[in-house]
Amino acid sequence: MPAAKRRFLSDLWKLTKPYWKSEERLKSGLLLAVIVGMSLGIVYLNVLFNEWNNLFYNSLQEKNIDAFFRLFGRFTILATMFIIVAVYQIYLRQMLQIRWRRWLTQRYTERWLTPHNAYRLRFEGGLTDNPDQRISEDINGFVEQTLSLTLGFLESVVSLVSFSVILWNLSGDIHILNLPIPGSMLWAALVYAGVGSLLTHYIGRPLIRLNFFQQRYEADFRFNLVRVRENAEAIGLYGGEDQEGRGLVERFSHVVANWWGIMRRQKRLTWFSAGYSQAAIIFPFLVAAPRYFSGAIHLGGLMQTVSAFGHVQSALSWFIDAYTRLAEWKATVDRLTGFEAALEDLDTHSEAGLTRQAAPAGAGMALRDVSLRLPDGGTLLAGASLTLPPGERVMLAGPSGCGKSTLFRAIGGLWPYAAGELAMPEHERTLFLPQRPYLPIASLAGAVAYPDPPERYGTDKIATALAACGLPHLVDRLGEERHWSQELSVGEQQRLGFARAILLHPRWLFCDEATSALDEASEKTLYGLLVDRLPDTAILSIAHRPALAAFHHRVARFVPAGEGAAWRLDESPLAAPQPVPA
Ligand SMILES: Nc1ncnc2c1ncn2[C@@H]1O[C@H](COP(=O)(O)OP(=O)(O)OP(=O)(O)O)[C@@H](O)[C@H]1O
Repeated sequence: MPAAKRRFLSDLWKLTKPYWKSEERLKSGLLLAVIVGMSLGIVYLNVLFNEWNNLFYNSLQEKNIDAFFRLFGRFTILATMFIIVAVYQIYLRQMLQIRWRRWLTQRYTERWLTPHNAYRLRFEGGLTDNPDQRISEDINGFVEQTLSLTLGFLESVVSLVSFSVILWNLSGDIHILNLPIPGSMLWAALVYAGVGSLLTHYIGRPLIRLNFFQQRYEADFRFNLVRVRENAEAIGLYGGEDQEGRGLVERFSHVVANWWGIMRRQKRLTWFSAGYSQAAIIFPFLVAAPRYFSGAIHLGGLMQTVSAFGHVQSALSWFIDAYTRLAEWKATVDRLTGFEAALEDLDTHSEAGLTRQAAPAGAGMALRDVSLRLPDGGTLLAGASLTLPPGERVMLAGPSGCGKSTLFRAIGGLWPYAAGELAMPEHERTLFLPQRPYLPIASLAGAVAYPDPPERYGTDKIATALAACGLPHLVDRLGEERHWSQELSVGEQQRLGFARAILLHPRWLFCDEATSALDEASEKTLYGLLVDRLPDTAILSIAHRPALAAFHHRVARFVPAGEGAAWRLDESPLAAPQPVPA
């Protein structure tokens, strides 16, 4: 077996195995067994229909009205059975499909949302673009294609064997160079479908790559549409619509160009496959006609032969009919395997970020000999150490782009390109307040309490926190569900972030320019509130305005380093512990 095929089968097995070994295996196994039984039942019914053909057309030829009506009755019974089996076979298959899809979706969503994976996946390279598409479309496609292709394969094989036997028995000998060759109809069907399969394979092969790229271009285009929707305000204010429009047209041109490739290839394939299936209607009559006209078989035998030929040919042509879907299936398996590999890689990544340790009780947070790198290998920061005892407040200062936020990412476990130690007290709440706090599309109460459920605090506490942070006008809207990050001003969002901090009362608070959009007076009020309401909370604040130093005990600065790294951390205690300004 060629290496590519072996790899495909092993990828397929790797994606399929977990479900069939899961806790759902018994119920779904039973369901699959019933579906397989029904597929075999359909083939059996087709065999009975085929025999019926012989008797029915003979009754017509012989003008035997009794036999005609008896066979009419038999047809009714067979057709009823066929309809029932066909309906339930599809119904149960769809039931199995949604069970399998639900399980896989849950598994991949959980792995994607394993702490920090969703962020770190961006460093994993090309195969992990658009995880949303992997989780929604590809899992669905994979389950649907795997079930329909494997069951179709089973049906085709069983049908091929059954009707080959029938065709063999119905065929007479043909003579080639005076040698009698038995099973002429079977050989004719095999040669006809075999040649067809090979030609289809040859013509349709490029569709695999084309379909893979089509899905990628469609997803890129959709993603950029969503970005424009999310940033409509900024785009409108810059007057960037033209620029965005050009970008979208450019992305859509990839969709169109690739689609033309698919169309051209599909056209070639359809030229062939449409001609091929038309020829298949008349071909068996041509092959069987000599025996009919010579009287070797009756009309019933001719019709049964033609019908059996049709079944053998369609079973053999299964590969032809399924060609495009096989190509799509392989593309889906490739994409999911890439996603799976990237997630696995994250689990075993050598770039594990800071080494985390539990700090001894009462010792506080400590960074030891920390260095930060960029994905391209350049060193941002080297040899940094910093302690943050419980309840102490330290300001982190430094020029733009020196790596302050990256240090926060490393502390939060997001940044993989970091080395050194981080000691943190265990089981104590940590909260990060970025410049724009993340606001879920939820009730305002839910947005304030995020990531906790609002019920944990109750409306009164949430309202008090909001009012204290200068948002009393929002208190009446706590139950409203809105896209809050599009509605509130950036300053209001920052105030909401402080309300969240007061509500969640973390022991460790990391503020990354959390008051950058506020005027100095409001900034002072909010910091004063933090110090007042959270006196036992240790705070590490990234801030540019020197006035904020007054709310901290120490300042740690990013200062230019010597060779090898861009920056180092320099601690400068403030002259005296700062009194909190009134
Ligand atoms: N995902 C990323 N991939 C590559 N480089 C990155 C990534 N994130 C940050 N950087 C780079 O790391 C450097 C430090 O960025 P960082 O956001 O930590 O700066 P900062 O000190 O917080 O700046 P500012 O004060 O402007 O917020 C910058 O040069 C930035 O371009």
